[in-house]
Amino acid sequence: MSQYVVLIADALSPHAAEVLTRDGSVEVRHVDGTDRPTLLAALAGADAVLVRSATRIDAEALAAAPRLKVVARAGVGLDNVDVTAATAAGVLVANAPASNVVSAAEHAVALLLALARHVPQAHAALRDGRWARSSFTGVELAGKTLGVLGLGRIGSLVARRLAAFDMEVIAYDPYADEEHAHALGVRLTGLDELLARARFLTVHLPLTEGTAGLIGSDALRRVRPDLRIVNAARGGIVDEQELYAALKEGRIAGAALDVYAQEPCTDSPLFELDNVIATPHLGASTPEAQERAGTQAAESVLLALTGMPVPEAVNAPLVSCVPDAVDAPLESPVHAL
Ligand SMILES: NC(=O)C1=CN([C@@H]2O[C@H](COP(=O)(O)OP(=O)(O)OC[C@H]3O[C@@H](n4cnc5c(N)ncnc54)[C@H](O)[C@@H]3O)[C@@H](O)[C@H]2O)C=CC1
Ligand SMILES: O=C(O)CCC(=O)C(=O)O
Repeated sequence: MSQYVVLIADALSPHAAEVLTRDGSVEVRHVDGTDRPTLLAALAGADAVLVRSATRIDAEALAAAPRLKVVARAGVGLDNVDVTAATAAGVLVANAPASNVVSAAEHAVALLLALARHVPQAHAALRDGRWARSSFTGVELAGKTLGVLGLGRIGSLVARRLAAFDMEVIAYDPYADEEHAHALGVRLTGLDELLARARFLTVHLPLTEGTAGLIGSDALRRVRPDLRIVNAARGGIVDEQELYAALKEGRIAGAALDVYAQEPCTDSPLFELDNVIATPHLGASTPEAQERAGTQAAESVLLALTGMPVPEAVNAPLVSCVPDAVDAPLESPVHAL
């Protein structure tokens, strides 16, 4: 008989369950974590729970889980887990901090290019039978200033990729290391300069009390009218109502969004604007990222439950695609106890 019950509450790569059941000590139960009554009932008998971004592990969920020892997030952002409440309850929280960063960075770059050249709008017009070349004149990236908000793992990967498009890259991140920025060809600036100068702004911050609404009414009045904004970090960092107003009034030129204050989000006034392009939180949606995220989250659960060491091989493929400079200054996967 298995010693531990582990819930998989969001759709994860099958590798997660494979890793968990490797030594026979774990019984895996799949539940729909967005169905609250089902989640709360399942948590009653769970030793661990693995989530992606849809399932909320808040104080109520933790109170329903007397046996819970670990919450593992198969990805980066921990805004759907109440880390403070978990810590108070003696529950360990782990994430997989480098698992999906390459995919997320590539998606941000894809959005930025699509925004610059109106790719989704032109595609839609052509499918409607309109050869509307003059409607879709774009802008070049070369020579333009890119402002990166948050020069952590993803911001650094995006900066490096867009520097290769001959953009001038500046970044605002009060915690970033000068040498790290310099090695990427990025100049660190204050927020005021970044807002005043950027032609493109890409957001790579965690959602915290300090970053919620950072790009709001005040910031959006200090930018150039030809600014294009990409947010593939978290909804709520860019205030959606203020963004709508800025776009509608022509105070900025366009926006590309992957994330929303409320998700799922299928009905936003922003989706009615011609200069907005949008994807449904797809930054980490590649098999490569999901395999790494599921595997690393499962390894953290096993480590926490059984003390079984994490094999080197699990981390090896990722380290080879994330530059050392990006990997170095960041926290360990096990976030809190
Ligand atoms: N769209 C998607 O599918 C994905 C979205 N994400 C989001 O991207 C965010 C960033 O991810 P990583 O780069 O891996 O995180 P990270 O922790 O490596 O980098 C975040 C950076 O933001 C900086 N920062 C924090 N507060 C700041 C502030 N007030 N002003 C300026 N800089 C500040 C930190 O110093 C750090 O360098 C995650 O928190 C997550 O919410 C992550 C993965 C996939
Ligand atoms: O699991 C996902 O698709 C969400 C990825 C994400 O936003 C994150 O890792 O922070």
